[in-house]
Amino acid sequence: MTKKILIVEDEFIVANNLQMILEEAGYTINGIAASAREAQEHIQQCKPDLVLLDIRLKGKLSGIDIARKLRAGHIPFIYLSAYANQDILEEAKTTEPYGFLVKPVREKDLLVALEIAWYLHQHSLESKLRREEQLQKSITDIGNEALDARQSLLKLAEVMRCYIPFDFIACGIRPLDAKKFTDTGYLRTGFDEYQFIGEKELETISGLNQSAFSGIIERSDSDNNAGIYNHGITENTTNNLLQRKLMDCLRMESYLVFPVAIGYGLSVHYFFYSRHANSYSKDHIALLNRLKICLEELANKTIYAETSSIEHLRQPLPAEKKQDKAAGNQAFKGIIGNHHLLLSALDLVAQVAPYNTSVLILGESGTGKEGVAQAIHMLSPRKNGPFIKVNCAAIPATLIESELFGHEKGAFTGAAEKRKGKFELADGGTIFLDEIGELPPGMQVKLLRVLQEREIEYVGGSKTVKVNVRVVAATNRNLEKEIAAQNFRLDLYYRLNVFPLTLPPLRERETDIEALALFFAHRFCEALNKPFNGIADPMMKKLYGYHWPGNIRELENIIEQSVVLNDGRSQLQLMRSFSTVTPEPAGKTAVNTFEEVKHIQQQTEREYITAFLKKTKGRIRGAGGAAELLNIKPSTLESKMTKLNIKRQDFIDSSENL
Ligand SMILES: Nc1ncnc2c1ncn2[C@@H]1O[C@H](COP(=O)(O)OP(=O)(O)OP(=O)(O)O)[C@@H](O)[C@H]1O
Repeated sequence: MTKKILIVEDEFIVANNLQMILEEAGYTINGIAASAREAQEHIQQCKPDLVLLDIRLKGKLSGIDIARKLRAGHIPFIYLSAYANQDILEEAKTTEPYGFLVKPVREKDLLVALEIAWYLHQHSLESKLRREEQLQKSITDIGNEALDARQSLLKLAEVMRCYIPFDFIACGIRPLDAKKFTDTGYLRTGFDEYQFIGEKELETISGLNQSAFSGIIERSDSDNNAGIYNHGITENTTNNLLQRKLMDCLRMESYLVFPVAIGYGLSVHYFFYSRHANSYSKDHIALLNRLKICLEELANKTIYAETSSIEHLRQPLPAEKKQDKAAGNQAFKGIIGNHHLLLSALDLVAQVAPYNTSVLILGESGTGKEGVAQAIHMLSPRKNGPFIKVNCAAIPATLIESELFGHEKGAFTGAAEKRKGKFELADGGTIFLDEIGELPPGMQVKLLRVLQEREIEYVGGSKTVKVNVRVVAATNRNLEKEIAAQNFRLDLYYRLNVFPLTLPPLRERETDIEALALFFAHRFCEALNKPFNGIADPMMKKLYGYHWPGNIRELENIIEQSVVLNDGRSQLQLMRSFSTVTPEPAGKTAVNTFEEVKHIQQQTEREYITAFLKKTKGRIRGAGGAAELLNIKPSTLESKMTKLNIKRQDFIDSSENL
């Protein structure tokens, strides 16, 4: 069946041109809308499969307003824009488009973008349905375990966290007997760690005694319907004093409530609280509505009869901590920290890991992208298969193809034996393509083909080999900028960007600095067989005050240095001063000594010469050679190359070697 496309474009000529291209390619044009109003009418009447959407439209509403409606209706869309500046891109990104094309649009780009948008849409719908099915099953399983309210809520927290974010989850029976407090909750304190909060804990946190709480409960109305509330917004007509008190005590900014019936006129209310305003949306309520039957069953099967006895709630739950350390947690063993930005990223990891979906890990250098790639592998059904890492930046352009796909014997000079490439070595497992932004353009096309066909071709060979590999890629570059600068292919970006995951820089997760510093300190002390006497306060203060351009890797280096130079009797001291410059692009660490300056200078010179040699495919002399481009004598260039250990043969195109 041909797909129906709606074109929303107020420039008649552009719209007409798009229509012609699309019809020729076999699509059906559902209509052309020249304004947001017309677009809305078309969408309602003819339900397009996909929409091409101009961002700037005449009238009050823009393409972005339409996009929000399309998203709510699960209709995929691709933006068209004559401009692609950062502000427009940022705003467009908030609507999660399936593509972005800059006008004038080339026929080939348009058709590829449509194909990829459709693939992403199918894929996301399919995986969403599968994930929801899994979630329903998990909730039903909890109900079958005949747990009490406290145990059941802990298990619910563990399965829900990937679907609805929360810093505190709670539930309780309504209407309440004011003298008996049934609300119990869990504060999220780590990826899989929760702290129980019952009446007693709340009394301690709030400084209110039991009778004061009873007063609040008595005066508090219960929510009859599902709802979303933000602190300070008075739109809520319910007199929800209890929730407001909880928000104040636990420093929460928004919450979502979802009541389910348990018979006898009673209902159990589930609450999700967040430290951020606007954390909850109608999509979350829609999801809970789809889960309503399971949640009702769970509420009915959970042992609430006893929950009116506070004593029962106070009994310790012996298995609780052990359950926290379930198998999944093993995968995150080496990932230290519990800042909510890190936890949100790890939730996404847990969510995507079981599927074969490609994942693109974004984040500055040193933020832990490799650890996350390993966690994805460890949490996937491929965990017993190989995990193969390829650093795309570290392999010379001429060798990368054979490194990835293998080569036949005699494929080029030096290829004495047939050799398998990394893709084949990763068969049945995961390949981690680190620094994917550095992949040369020629290789980008070849990688795209492998991702589409799931088969490789040896260098110097003609047969194809099927591979069953999951691809996880990472980059510290802004790939959208690289696409704009034509350094990275849009079609490859869309193939890899099926599931993007961003790791926060260390300066944005300040609360994790101490835990990380202690973790590294223990590790290095153990490795160097030195006693650990703690970290001196002045050092800790400086660690907190620094902006960490090199992120966790830089912190690790600094702690290692302090441990190496520590006398084994005193606390760790900072052994070098930090740079005072403002945050640098990732990867650049503070420079202090002459040696470091010299090192950086050499690195820069190395990169500069390498770039020219790449361009000239290793040619040094003659017109158009690297020496001429660099404006130096060939003999000077050759001596610099020897000094910097740059080898000319690394840049000679392998095809020339045949
Ligand atoms: N959350 C964490 N807990 C403990 N150690 C971490 C954490 N995140 C990163 N590290 C450590 O920091 C160092 C840098 O991490 P990693 O190499 O994964 O960063 P990266 O983002 O892949 O960097 P690059 O972009 O430069 O490749 C590693 O030694 C890693 O073990």
